[in-house]
Amino acid sequence: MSAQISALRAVTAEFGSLKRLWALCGDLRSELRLALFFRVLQSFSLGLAYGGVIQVATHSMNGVPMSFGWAMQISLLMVLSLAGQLLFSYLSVRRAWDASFQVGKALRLSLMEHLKRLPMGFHLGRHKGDTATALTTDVSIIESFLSDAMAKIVQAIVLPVTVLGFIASQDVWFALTFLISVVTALPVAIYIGVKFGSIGAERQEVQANAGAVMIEYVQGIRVIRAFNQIARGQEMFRAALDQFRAISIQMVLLLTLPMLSFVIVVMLGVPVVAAASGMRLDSLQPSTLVTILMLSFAVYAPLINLVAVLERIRIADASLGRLDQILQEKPLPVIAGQPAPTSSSVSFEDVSFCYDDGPEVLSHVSFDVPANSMTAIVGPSGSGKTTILSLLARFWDVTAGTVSIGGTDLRHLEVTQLNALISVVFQDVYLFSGSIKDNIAAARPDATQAEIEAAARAAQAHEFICELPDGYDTDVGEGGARLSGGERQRVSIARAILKDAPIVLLDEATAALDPSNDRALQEALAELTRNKTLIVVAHKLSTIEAADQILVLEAGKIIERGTHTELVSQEGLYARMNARKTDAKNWRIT
Ligand SMILES: Nc1ncnc2c1ncn2[C@@H]1O[C@H](COP(=O)(O)OP(=O)(O)OP(=O)(O)O)[C@@H](O)[C@H]1O
Repeated sequence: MSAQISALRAVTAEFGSLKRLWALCGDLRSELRLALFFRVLQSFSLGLAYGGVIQVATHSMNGVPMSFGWAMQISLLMVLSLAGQLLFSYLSVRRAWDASFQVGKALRLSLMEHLKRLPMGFHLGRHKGDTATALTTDVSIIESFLSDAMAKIVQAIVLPVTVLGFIASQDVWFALTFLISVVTALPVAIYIGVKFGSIGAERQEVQANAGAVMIEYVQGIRVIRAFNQIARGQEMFRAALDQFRAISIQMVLLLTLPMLSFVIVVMLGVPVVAAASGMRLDSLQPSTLVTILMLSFAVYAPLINLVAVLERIRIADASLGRLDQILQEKPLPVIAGQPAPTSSSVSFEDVSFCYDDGPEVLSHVSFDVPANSMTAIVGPSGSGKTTILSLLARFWDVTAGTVSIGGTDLRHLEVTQLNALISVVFQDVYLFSGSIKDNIAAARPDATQAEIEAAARAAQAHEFICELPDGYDTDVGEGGARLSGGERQRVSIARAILKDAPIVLLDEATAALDPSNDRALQEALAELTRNKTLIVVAHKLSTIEAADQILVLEAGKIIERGTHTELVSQEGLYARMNARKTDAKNWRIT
């Protein structure tokens, strides 16, 4: 009984998966329906060819003389069959591929849109390769299911049903005999479908994991080489591939026997029909028997294929499940309908924050940054300086308190609205693979060449760009790998200058640059932050001294605040550090 229940569950699950995948297509379902209809017509066209062959066979067996006209009819039938197959196959494939790639595109775009709205914690808590695999492999699997597998399933069902209907019209007894072998084989088919489905989905998961390991290996190649970890990286990749190979072999071994049993049970219909016909030799036309035996292959071949295609429902559903996991992550909420910011001032009111379930890293932090002023944040490593910038960029939401820009709580701003208000220049600059020009224009794709060059000049980047082999069209490589650290930073500053947002968040580089690079960088920053509200995590005393307000942070709390002169006269941590003229990055509480 439990076997029947699990078989029933498997069939229901299969239908559930199909329904989910079908629902995903939304408005494109009518296109896919049409594609499937053309596929049915293609099957009927193939049926015409069968009809032609049967006519020839029965004619010759019944000893009917073959005339030229009759031969022409048969050849016309064949031509029609071929033309129909080609035409309907073309129409079906075109529509199915077009619709499925549109579904894939819409899926990728909505995933990208969703990923953009998720807190940074989601991205940091996940392998980069997993997200990349979801956007590439998983969506491709769904695309190929909709464009190809679904049509095969329809064909594998329509063709045998039509042929069985035809056989029934000739001889109900034979049709029932065929049906018996099909129905007997059904439990085996369901068993194979379930096994195929679950191992197939598991195999897909392992394959995705191998892909993710490979992406991380390639992305981290610099660190891997620098720290002599090539063997370890390769070992991880090899282990993932071994796992993939093992599960693929397990799948074949586990399913060979049931698959063979299925084929044997289904094909048993032929000898059974032959035996059944033996009992009715007196009342049976030999031509009918030949027709039916020939048609039997049109019933069985698609059924045997169906079992292999069924596996793809589960695999596509598993891919959909992985995409669902991302789509079900809650994005940072936006409370709409609030007034837009009135200025570029920034305010932290009694802000406390912890990363996920970790300890509190900011505790009751309050400060105001008037519009067009400069605030420097200093403090020992790990005191929470970068976290303040991250909260302002709304990579995370505060645990308690409010962060606002121009009087509007950040939680009332749409992502695009907030992005237009702030430029972020972090230490670890990321450039997209593509030309320098595209990278600078990323913030404003409509910028002219002259505007891009003006931004690069202001960022002290024009000169080095002109010396590159293709100037502004030089490919920077993934992440900007073909540029030096200082050059990358100046390109990212040019990008921010072109964006011209009223608030600039700057995480000053701690790494020492060579003097000419450092001077160029300081000049670029001066240009970027002119007439802007600037909040800088400062490491250099020159930057700190120029600030309108300095916040000294220790263990997530602001322990001192004021101008350089005021803080020096307070004789606290800042004054002590300043007296030693230590670079802020080396500050330690003693
Ligand atoms: N994504 C994260 N998840 C969990 N904890 C984090 C995360 N980022 C930072 N932290 C923790 O929060 C605390 C503050 O980190 P933060 O990067 O803001 O300090 P910082 O003052 O900028 O340090 P540094 O000067 O070394 O860059 C540290 O204890 C750090 O370990």
